[in-house]
Amino acid sequence: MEIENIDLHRLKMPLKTPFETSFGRLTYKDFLVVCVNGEGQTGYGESVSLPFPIYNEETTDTVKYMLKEFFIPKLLKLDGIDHPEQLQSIFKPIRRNQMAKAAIEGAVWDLYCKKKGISLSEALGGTKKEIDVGVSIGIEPGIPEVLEKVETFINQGYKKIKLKIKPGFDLEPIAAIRDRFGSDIPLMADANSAYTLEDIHLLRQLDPFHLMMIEQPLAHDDIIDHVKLQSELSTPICLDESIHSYEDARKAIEIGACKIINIKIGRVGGLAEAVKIHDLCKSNGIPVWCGGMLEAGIGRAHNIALSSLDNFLIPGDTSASNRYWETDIVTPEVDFLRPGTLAVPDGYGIGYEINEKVMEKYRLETESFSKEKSIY
Ligand SMILES: O=C(O)CCC(=O)c1ccccc1C(=O)O
Ligand SMILES: [Mg+2]
Repeated sequence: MEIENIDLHRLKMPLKTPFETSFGRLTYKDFLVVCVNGEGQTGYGESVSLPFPIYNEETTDTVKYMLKEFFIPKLLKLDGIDHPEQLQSIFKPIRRNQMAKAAIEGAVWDLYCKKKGISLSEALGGTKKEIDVGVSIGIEPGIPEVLEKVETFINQGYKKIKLKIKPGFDLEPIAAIRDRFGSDIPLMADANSAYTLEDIHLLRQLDPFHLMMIEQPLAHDDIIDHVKLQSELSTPICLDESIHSYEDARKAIEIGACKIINIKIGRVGGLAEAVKIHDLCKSNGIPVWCGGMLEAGIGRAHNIALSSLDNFLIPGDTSASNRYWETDIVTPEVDFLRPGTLAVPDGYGIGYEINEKVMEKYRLETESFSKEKSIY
C-alpha cells in the first residue's frame, strides 16, 4: 500500500453543553483530522487529546508537533506498507505520545481497509454487528441537574450511566440517583484520579450502591495503591488513565489492580495495541469496554469498530453524535439502531463518509505533507 501524501486539518467544535470532570471543564473540542492519501483513496484518523494536558500529558499542539516532526515523515519515508500492524515497530523508537501515534495509525487502518474492501471491524477481528452503549455525565452544578440528565439519557435508552465524581460530589449524587431510579439501572462512577488511599473510608461507602465499577479512583500513574484499594472495596475497580499499553495492562492484571479495563484507542497508542489489550483481558477473564474522549465522528467510528470485538462485554462511552454535537463531521451521524445500541457499519473502512461541509465549518487550518518534501 503506497502512501503518497498526508493532510492534517485542525478543527475546533463547540460541545452542545460543557463537560466537567474532576480535572477541569471542557466547552469545545480542538482536534486534528489526519488524512492519509494513497492510490486514489483516503484513510481518516482523529486525534483524541484535549486542548490542555489535564487528562494525560498530551495536548492538541503536542500531537500536532509529534505528527509533523516525527510520525508523518517516518510514514512518508516508507516504501509503502503492507499492514497497519507494522506501524507498531516503525513507531516504537519514539517513546510515548500515544495519542499522536493513534491518530495516524487509525488513518492507516482506515486506508488499509478501504483498499482491501473490508470494514474496520472485520480487519480488527470484530464479530458483533451491533454494540451496546452508555453515556458519561459530567459533574453538574447540583443534584437536580444530575437527576434530570440521568432521566433524559435513561429515557433515550442508554445502557450504562457513568457519573463523574470528585471529593464533595460523590456519595450524595450517587445516592440520589439510586433513590430516584432504583437499584436496577446500570450505574458507575468515574473519579479521574481525584482520590488517594486516605479516602478509603469514603470510597467504601459507595459499596452499598452496587455500582458496576468505579473508574480510576486513584492517581493517573498508579497501579500499586489500586491493589490496596481493591482489596478493601467490593465495588470493582476499572482502570483508565493508568493503562497506556499491553505491558501496563499485563502488570495491572497480574497484581490485581483492577477487575475491568477501559480501553481507549488514543491512550494506548492505537488500534493494534488496543486489540492486544482486549485479547489479554479476554484470556484473563477481565471484561473491557471502550472509553471515550468526546470524539467527533471519525474517532467515534473507530471506537465502534473496536467495540465489535467479543470481550467488549460492558456498554462503552461511545454515545450518539447528538449527545455532543450540533452537527457531526461524518455522515450519516452516529445514531441509535435501537435505543442504546449502535450498528457496526459493514461499509469499507470506518464505514462513515466525511461531511465536508461540516468539516469546513469548524476547520481552523490545514497543512499538507508529501513524500518529496519529507526530510526525516
Ligand atoms: O463521552 C465520552 O466520550 C467519554 C467522556 C469521558 O468520560 C472523558 C472525557 C474526556 C476525558 C476523559 C474522560 C474519561 O473517561 O475519563
Ligand atoms: Mg475515565
